[in-house]
Amino acid sequence: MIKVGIVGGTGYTGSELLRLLALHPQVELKAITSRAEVDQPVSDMFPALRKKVNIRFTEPTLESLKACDVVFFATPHGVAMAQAAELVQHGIRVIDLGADFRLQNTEEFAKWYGMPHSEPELLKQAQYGLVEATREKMKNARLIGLAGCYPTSVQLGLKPLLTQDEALIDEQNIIADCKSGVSGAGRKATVGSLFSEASESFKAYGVSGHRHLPEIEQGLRAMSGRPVQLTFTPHLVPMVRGILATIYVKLNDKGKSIDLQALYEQHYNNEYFIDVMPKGSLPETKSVRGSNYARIAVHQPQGRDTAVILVVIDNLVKGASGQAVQAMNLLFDLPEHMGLEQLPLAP
Ligand SMILES: NC(=O)C1=CN([C@@H]2O[C@H](COP(=O)(O)OP(=O)(O)OC[C@H]3O[C@@H](n4cnc5c(N)ncnc54)[C@H](OP(=O)(O)O)[C@@H]3O)[C@@H](O)[C@H]2O)C=CC1
Ligand SMILES: CC(=O)N[C@@H](CCC(=O)OP(=O)(O)O)C(=O)O
Repeated sequence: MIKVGIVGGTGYTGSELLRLLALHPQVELKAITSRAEVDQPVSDMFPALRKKVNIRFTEPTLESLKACDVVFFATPHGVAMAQAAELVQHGIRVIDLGADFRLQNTEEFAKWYGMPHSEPELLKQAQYGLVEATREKMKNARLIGLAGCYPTSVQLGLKPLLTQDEALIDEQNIIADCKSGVSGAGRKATVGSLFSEASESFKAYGVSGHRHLPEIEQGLRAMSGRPVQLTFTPHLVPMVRGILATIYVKLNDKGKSIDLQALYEQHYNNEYFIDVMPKGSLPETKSVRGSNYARIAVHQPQGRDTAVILVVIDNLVKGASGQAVQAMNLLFDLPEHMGLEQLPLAP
């Protein structure tokens, strides 16, 4: 059994990890931390886990975590950076759901996250974790900086187009128009997440620059090996879970000459969690809710040279905790879908 610890067990991604790991056949939940709820039974806070999770919250210290084989950080940015080094030194694998180990460039990190990177040497050992794109490099990693939620949706949507030897699109002019449910903002109290603020409303944010832009461009550059430029506009939608990424690309002559539907189907043919839907499909966030699937549809309206790629994921599952469990399975040589076979909740 893999002994697992979660730092940040009271937040949305931490509790989603609990929901998934409680039924994982190879996992023993060893430690779950919360500074605010020390000694409280986890099932008192999350009655949905009663009879399945029988441990109590502890302090996020090495003492609580040192018996683990792997520790997930489901914490705000800056927390994993401060604690990962000593865990890695103790031979414990670390999967950070936050952004501390995603950007390779520490200046970029400081610019977008408003804090200096305190572990530049450790960052060099870290591996970016978007399983379908970086699987081979992740297998032997001690430390994984898991892809963010919007970056997961956008990179999965563009990967078949950007991993060809010859460019198929104008790689300097990609537009990703993304919409997220409110759980993307986390469980902490903020005015923007209040029911009366977020419900019956729909707005863009971060238009002039969002911290996921450098992460997405870094990933897309690694895929294509060529310079890539993206306009990324996130929106807040009055729903709890889900991301819909609507991605616009300009096809070049080579791109216009190929069957995009066939390209996507072949590219993702062996990927358990990626569903390329039939031509003309309109994927809905509801069709992935609570599951680790990404559903993708490719359109070429009027046969013109702009292709529109639609991607839906559950931000808390494929965009965070599900992908984290998929990464753990990879690290411990288990089938990637173990413990992740939940179907979406319907309706
Ligand atoms: N929500 C989402 O859709 C996604 C979130 N992420 C990332 O995952 C991480 C967690 O997000 P989310 O679950 O939404 O956040 P929440 O705000 O819901 O939860 C944060 C958790 O971290 C704990 N925590 C806060 N500060 C510290 C600290 N200094 N030391 C130890 N524990 C701390 C909190 O518990 P306590 O204060 O009691 O210790 C709480 O359990 C973030 O980095 C986020 O960017 C990634 C992808 C998607
Ligand atoms: C709706 C909302 O606020 N979404 C968050 C992104 C979700 C998240 O927590 O970001 P990571 O994937 O980087 O961890 C935001 O825009 O900052």
